[in-house]
Amino acid sequence: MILEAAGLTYRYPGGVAALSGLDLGVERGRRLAVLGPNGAGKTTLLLHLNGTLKPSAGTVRLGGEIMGYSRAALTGWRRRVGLVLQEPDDQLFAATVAEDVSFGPLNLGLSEAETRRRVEAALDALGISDLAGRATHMLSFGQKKRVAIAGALAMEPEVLLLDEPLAGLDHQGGKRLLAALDALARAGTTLVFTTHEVDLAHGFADRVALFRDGRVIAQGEAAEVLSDRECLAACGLEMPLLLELGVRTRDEALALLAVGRKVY
Ligand SMILES: Nc1ncnc2c1ncn2[C@@H]1O[C@H](COP(=O)(O)OP(=O)(O)OP(=O)(O)O)[C@@H](O)[C@H]1O
Repeated sequence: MILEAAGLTYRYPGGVAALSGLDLGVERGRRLAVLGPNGAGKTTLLLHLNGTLKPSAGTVRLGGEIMGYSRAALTGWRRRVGLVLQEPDDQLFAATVAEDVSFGPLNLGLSEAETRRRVEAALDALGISDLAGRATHMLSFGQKKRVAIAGALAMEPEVLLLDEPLAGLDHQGGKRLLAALDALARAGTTLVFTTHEVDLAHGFADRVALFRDGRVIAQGEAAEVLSDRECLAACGLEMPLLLELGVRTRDEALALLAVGRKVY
């Protein structure tokens, strides 16, 4: 496992118990969808997976090692695990796109030449090289979203965490972003993303962790978890359309066979 949470428990100050003894793991190079209804604790989990929040109980392991929360440990952790928030405005703060994407590498103490190389590669991966000189606050939502991802990518993380990556994007924008994420995954980056859309989990993830009330109630291969109608219903979710059609076709074929057996 590249990233693993065990017994993760967290209560917001003065608030609800957002995570309650949560166990979850992702293997290197895989795409894990953290799937669940609003308020299930998905964002809170991501904030623990890169050390932004410290659990009141439980541990996070990265590459098998239990992570600490000293300044040095957090710097190393965030270098290896990038986080892209749902709202790009929460993440972008420099005047121009190139400056924003440069921030992480420069902060790591990398040379200007290496920073430039990384910024160019990250912008290219997201298909936004033409935006390099643009003012960040003048961009559209979809452009900002891709700049925020490029910023995380410029750190060359082993794991990229994305909170609701398609939220707010139109159909074309979503397709373009998924193509870029697909290329990243093929190049070896481990992806963990939150969503409440079963069809996205089915179409893009190879593993799914099903979330409810701060707990993982099922995790495994995407097709397996997403055909478990009862577990999905417990989270207020339905089977993905394509799986539903497959199950119906199978059930109808079985019904026809049963009728056939009676006839003969
Ligand atoms: N800053 C906060 N202070 C207090 N409570 C919070 C805070 N952030 C989240 N919560 C609560 O923690 C629980 C889990 O929230 P979280 O945002 O992790 O859920 P989520 O699954 O990401 O939801 P969504 O799909 O709506 O984004 C919710 O009950 C929420 O109200």
